[in-house]
Amino acid sequence: MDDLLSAQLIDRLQTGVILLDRQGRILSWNAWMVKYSGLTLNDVVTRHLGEVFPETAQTRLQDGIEQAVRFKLSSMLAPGLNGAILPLYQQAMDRRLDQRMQQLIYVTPLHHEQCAVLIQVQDMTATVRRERRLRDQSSQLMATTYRDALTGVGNRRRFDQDLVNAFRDAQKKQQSLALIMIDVDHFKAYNDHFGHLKGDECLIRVATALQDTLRHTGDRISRYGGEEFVLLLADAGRATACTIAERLRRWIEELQLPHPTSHSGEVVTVSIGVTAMIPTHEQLAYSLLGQADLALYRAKDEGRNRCFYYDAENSDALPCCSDGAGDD
Ligand SMILES: Nc1nc2c(ncn2[C@@H]2O[C@H](COP(=O)(O)OP(=O)(O)OP(=O)(O)O)[C@@H](O)[C@H]2O)c(=O)[nH]1
Repeated sequence: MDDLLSAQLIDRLQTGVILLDRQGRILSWNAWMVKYSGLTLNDVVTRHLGEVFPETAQTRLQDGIEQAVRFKLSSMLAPGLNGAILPLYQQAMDRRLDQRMQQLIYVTPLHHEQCAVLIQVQDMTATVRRERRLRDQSSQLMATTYRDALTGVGNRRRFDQDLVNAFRDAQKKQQSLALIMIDVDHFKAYNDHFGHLKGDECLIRVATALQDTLRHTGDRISRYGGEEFVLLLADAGRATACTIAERLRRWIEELQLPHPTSHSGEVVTVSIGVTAMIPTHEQLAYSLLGQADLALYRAKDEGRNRCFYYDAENSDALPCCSDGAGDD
């Protein structure tokens, strides 16, 4: 192949080609480089790459060139890890905004008298953009997968996963894990009186209020189903859980959402079941649910709009605000 043909081929490549001598001076670069750098071969020939592009100083590109010259080693610089090292721009507007082309750079040693290093630059902008879009879509999808569509709090799937993780953590650290189960009182009557749409609005108000009451960033209300919500509290004993449950109960009552057909007052209220345990390695996460459910059942049975905790000693439930609930 003659030199003219080689030069033509290199100029038609959809990749940037830069040839350097042992001192890092530019011997040649192709039409692609001219197009995206805005510099002709005459502008750069015999100049050091670092002089033409001062931004390459102390970058992995400079290291790569040194390694190629001294040790005959090749390197590859991926766009994700190294950013856009060279000031190459797809459009004039990008240059004004300094929005550089995303680059994949190969640095290869050459066994030639004058040419010591070959640098190839590939435009990865479209690929990087696509990856970013896919990543964004995937995190949005993840968020939707774990969010209750009506109320915006965590859904049952979120809770099931949180429960397994929190339980395993509590087993490992031998720390107490508390579960609070919250149920809107006489919600069927609310729906029957106001209609399903107002019922939905009520659930949104309750869920938002419950979430807003929580003071620790990691605490998360999830909708367990229908008009039932759950809350896990890591490293919390019975007293802490009961205090929080009481706060949640009062907060919902204080919303003063009218509920004319409730049998336990004139506003929307909730009944709450609480349990806490330091789980042994044999216990299963779902034992917490059973206990909280039993406590909730007692809270309902005792007149609603109250909090009960599960008392493991007697396998029974007691009111949260009674004396016994004070010891964590
Ligand atoms: N509006 C609305 N209602 C729901 C939704 N999910 C469940 N419900 C209603 O919640 C009501 C729950 O009724 P029940 O399980 O009898 O409970 P309750 O009437 O609150 O009675 P107690 O819990 O014993 O106080 C049913 O009427 C369901 O239709 C929802 O997403 N939107």
